[in-house]
Amino acid sequence: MDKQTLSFQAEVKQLLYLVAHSLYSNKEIFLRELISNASDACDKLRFEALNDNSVYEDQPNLEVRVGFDSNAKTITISDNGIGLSADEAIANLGTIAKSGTREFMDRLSGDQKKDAQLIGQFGVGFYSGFIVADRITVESRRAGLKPEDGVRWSSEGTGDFQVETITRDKRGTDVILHLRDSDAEFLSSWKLKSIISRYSDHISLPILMRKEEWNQEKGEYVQKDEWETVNQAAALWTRAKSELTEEQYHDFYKQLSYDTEPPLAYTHNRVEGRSEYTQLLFIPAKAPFDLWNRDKRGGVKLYVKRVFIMEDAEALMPVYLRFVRGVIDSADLPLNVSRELLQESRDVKAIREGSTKRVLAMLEDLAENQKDRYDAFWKEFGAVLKEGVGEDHANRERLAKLLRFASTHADEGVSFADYVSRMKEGQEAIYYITADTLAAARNSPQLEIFRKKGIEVLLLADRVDEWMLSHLNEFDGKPLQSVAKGAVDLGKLQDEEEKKKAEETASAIKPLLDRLKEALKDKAKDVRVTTRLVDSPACLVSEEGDMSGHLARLLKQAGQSAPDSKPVLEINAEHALVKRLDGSERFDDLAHILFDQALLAEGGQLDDPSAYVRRVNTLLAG
Ligand SMILES: Nc1ncnc2c1ncn2[C@@H]1O[C@H](COP(=O)(O)OP(=O)(O)OP(=O)(O)O)[C@@H](O)[C@H]1O
Repeated sequence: MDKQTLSFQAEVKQLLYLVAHSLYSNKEIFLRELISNASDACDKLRFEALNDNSVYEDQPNLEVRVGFDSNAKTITISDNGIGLSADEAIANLGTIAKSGTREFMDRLSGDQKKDAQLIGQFGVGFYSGFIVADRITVESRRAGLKPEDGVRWSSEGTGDFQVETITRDKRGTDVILHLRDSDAEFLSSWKLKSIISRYSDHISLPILMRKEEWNQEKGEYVQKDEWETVNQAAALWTRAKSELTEEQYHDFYKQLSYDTEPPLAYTHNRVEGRSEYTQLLFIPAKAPFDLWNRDKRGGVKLYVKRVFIMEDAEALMPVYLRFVRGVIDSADLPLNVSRELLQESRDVKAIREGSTKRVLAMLEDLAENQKDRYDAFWKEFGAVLKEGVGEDHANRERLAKLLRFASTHADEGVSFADYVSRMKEGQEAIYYITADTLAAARNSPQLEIFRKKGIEVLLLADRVDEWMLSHLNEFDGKPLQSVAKGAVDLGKLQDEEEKKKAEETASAIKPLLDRLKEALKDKAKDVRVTTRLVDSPACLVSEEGDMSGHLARLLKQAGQSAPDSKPVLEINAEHALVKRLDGSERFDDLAHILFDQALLAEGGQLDDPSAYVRRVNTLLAG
């Protein structure tokens, strides 16, 4: 192929601009990224060699070399991994194939500091070379191709790149960075070594650099022809816990996750028994930008006897723990395990169960011993963990203990156990209310009687709450009871006198109730007197077996159909507005206003808002 000039995909141009403008404060990451690509390329070769040993050619020892040339002002990162064909160079070094890219681009805020963090999380990979280089040349040959099928790719990291065919004896890739004058500081053996030991120590391949020797005449260090290994070259998770410092774990985590902050917690274990594996799992301190993408793969990497196999979060971790990062290295699985096999393997199932338990234990430990950290965890990931209540039946009780809520007694951090310890004498159920927002929940008229009696009510406003509650009926033998469903029965908390009074009122205003029922027959399933209200005139509740108004709204928002079950209107017979109803000439208008206001108060939308406005205006004018 003759030399061709091709244009970068629009998103790459955008990314390149950001790389040059946002990452200057943390320049050294370019080396981490390029070494990690080199190591991935070796992993890929090793994986391919499982089926076809000839791809090793005469070089079975995989390695990465980092060299520099002070005169030419270049740094070269070389690997003898899988390499790139010309087509692959065009496809992989001119576009961004990752599915999260669009989402990532949408998230950019224009604020350099924030964006730099986001880019860090996303991982700019190859393009990070342009942080320090004003030209990058890549020379490569794919394993298995002939020497004359090599490729040279070159770009200044602006709008376009050039590709041409070259002859290259060695398989694998050289990435040559032509440094900017301002970044000449990286042309130092000491500097490069210190970056490698900081970021790439755990890379399980040897990373080699030339030895240096002090030259008396020149008064400086000169490079020798001999190469030496400058990293530990032992996968961190294979080392004994006692050998490792917290800092090493943190550095490893940062490398793995692109996070700039240390993890909140981690666990490192060698599991023996029916299934033998090592797990090193981290809980990040901050949620990644794509936390809500349930289809995201990755998070936990699977190795088999130190050979990287794949990232497949779902096979190794339940979806509700998708925020967990780490490595699982199995001693039992076959090296050529496929994704399909992975889904069915009993060993993988055992690994998944064991790892889930480990993560839950880590969370329990935080909740028990480091409350502040657990609260921080909950703010970031609580809503995701709630999915587990519905998804992971085996661990439902453990998960229920980890849940935290806002309540009428505390703004946040209330566990079921806290709630139960504060239950009133004679209280049988755990009460909760769901709404679109915490403010709507907290101000709901349905809470009035509970406030008056000092009974705590949990306030739930996450989208996942209704779904979670449909899988959780009780805690510690105490039923969970919505305050917006069914008639209020406070059981022993309501004294006989109150109950009797309510019954008497109900029979006294039966004619009024009948008229209301008739007037609102299209909107309300029933109209009854309530004991749950103190200050408000009316509220809506759903019948015990019906779907709550809140859930029906959520389903509709999500584009699903919800059964059209009408709510029950409950009225407060003591309220002035209700008293005015009787004998009013505008009975019909008042009845509809009463219903519509109750719907608005619980965060619902009116079917016919203009009718409501007309009615209110008529009353105001009259
Ligand atoms: N040294 C290399 N040898 C072979 N292929 C490479 C090498 N470096 C990069 N590539 C190819 O270029 C692609 C793009 O690299 P880039 O670093 O931008 O993204 P990535 O490696 O897929 O993602 P990330 O860096 O976030 O893990 C890689 O997926 C790989 O196919």
